[in-house]
Amino acid sequence: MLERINFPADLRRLELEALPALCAELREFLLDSVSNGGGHFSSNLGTVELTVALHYAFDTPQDKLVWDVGHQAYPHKILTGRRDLMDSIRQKDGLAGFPKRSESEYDTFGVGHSSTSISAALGMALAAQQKGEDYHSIAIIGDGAMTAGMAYEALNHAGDLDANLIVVLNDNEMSISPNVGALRKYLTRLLSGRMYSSMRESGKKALSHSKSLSKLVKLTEEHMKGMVLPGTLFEEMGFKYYGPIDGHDVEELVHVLENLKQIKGPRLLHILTQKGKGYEPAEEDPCAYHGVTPFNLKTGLVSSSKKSTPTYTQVFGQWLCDMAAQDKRLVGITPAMREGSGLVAFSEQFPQRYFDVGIAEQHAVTLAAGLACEGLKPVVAIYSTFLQRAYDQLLHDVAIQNLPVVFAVDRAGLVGADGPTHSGNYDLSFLRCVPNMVVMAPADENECRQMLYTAFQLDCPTAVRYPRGKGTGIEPHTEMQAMPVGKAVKVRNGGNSIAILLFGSLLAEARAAAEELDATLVNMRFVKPLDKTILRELAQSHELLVTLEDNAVMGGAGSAVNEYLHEAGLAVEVMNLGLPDVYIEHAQREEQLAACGLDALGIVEKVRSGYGGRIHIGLSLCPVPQYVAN
Ligand SMILES: Cc1ncc(C[n+]2csc(CCOP(=O)(O)OP(=O)(O)O)c2C)c(N)n1
Ligand SMILES: CC(=O)[C@@H](O)[C@H](O)COP(=O)(O)O
Ligand SMILES: [Mg+2]
Repeated sequence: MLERINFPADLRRLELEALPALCAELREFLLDSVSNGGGHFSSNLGTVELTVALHYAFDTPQDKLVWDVGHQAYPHKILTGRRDLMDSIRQKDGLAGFPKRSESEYDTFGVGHSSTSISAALGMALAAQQKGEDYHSIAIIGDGAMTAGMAYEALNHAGDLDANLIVVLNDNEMSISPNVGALRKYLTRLLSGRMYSSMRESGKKALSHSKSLSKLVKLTEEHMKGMVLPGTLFEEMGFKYYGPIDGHDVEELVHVLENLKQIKGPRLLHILTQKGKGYEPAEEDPCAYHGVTPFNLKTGLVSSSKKSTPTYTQVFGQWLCDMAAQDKRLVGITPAMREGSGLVAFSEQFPQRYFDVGIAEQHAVTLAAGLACEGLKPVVAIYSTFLQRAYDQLLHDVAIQNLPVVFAVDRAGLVGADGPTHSGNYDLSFLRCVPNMVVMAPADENECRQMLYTAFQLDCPTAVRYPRGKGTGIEPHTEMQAMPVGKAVKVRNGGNSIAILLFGSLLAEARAAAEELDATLVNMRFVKPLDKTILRELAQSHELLVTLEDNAVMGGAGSAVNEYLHEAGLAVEVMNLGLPDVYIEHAQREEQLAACGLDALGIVEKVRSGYGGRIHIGLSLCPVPQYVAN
């Protein structure tokens, strides 16, 4: 059946009774495609019935479905003309891993970061009013995403308006890891026991008798009244609350959605689903299957990688445990990224000093500020892209008060398959302009550990930013030693034409390029404060300084070098290599780097083409090296 569904209009031609079989096929398709190609898994298995029901009940794309985060929108992609492209998802030139407006008219809003759906859908609902149109706007948001302040800002606004807005709360009692917070407990109470099952029964009875339109509307009203729980949080906020209902009963979902369409104003439908539904290993451990690399569907095993050197994330996780054992003042904070940020061991070894605050980056940072005010030493483990959410808190609550908070900024630079929404390309630019901050970028795993230790010793806000995945492959030293702040280290002495100033993780690429160009290579280590002494020395002894970073060139570490050279009146040619002023589409990280000319070959070519005729460049006796991925 699935083969005949190219667009939702085909789906809407099916009998209602055919939908369960279609859902089974869709789930099979998903199992096959994600186990082969990798991607987000558990959440998509949980939204199969919901997706079918939404496209069946609503007139998409005229009616607007707005998916929150978008990691659960694979069934939506499959039903909206992209089924045959699913094996390309998250790969270079393939489908994006999240809804994307440029990809399909059914993707009404670009996503990747969480908790934006209610605001965006409300915007669309208000636009309908302004334009005199009457389409529906439906936000589909998970219980994890509902832990973010933004969701409540939107509810607060919407509940005060008469907008044609439906919010579907897809509650699977999981964020990536088990969901946290008082709201989780509240939702569990709503889902619990008799209340849920008795409403399901009454709902089914009322809806199964709905025949004529007038009868349907009457029954709908009666039934919906029965489903409303007066006094729920959502009711208090001006929403009509319906549910909870079983989010895997596709026919019931269609009935309820059809009926919800007849009602006016802000409505919230609470559905209960299971993350990983239909694949036993994922049902048992939805967290392990949240996002997967290709794996064997029969055994559930993910193919193991060749080398077992630690990732930067693991280096951080180990350091955090070691540091916590040494210093009781250390507390660790994550905004809902326990696994991704490498905090599992810490959470188990130091449960009293571990805080998962939910998807609440802003709160995470101000919480850290409060803890630091009282003499504790908070470490905020956060992805670069999600730290963007908490910029004001970092500046206003931490940095102005010069509080010693350590920001362990993971996924800095290009991140590969998640694409532009998740790239950490801007942190050096937005951190280095904040007074009081010390900003470090390790070139290898050991340096990462030593920098974290250094950061922890300092009495000011600090950031250590490191990339996704593995680095050079070296094992960090067990001992920890504070590094001299603002001091660079020379890696290679070259001829006196070119000096490459490396900021961060592109050490292998920089080394290979330096060999090829016979360039001096300096690992700058600190983006702030800069090692001005070495900059002066290099500017006076070399013809060309090449700055290299996996951050946006605009405002990044290279810009810091330019500012200093200008201020010091040092006349030397400078070439800034880093990420261009465009969004880099999803691909493997190595492919993205190559596309930006930040692999060894690209660096050499840029230097040669930019300065080949103007300065003396070291003669190469060997061919330009190809970049070899770790
Ligand atoms: C602002 C932001 N912080 C963190 C994340 C990482 N993240 C992606 S999905 C997710 C969990 C979302 O939980 P929920 O909304 O319940 O959806 P489910 O995974 O259960 O389907 C998190 C924390 C994100 N995408 N955006
Ligand atoms: C959707 C989302 O935001 C996360 O699931 C993210 O994709 C995780 O990224 P990592 O795989 O880098 O941890
Ligand atoms: Mg959830």
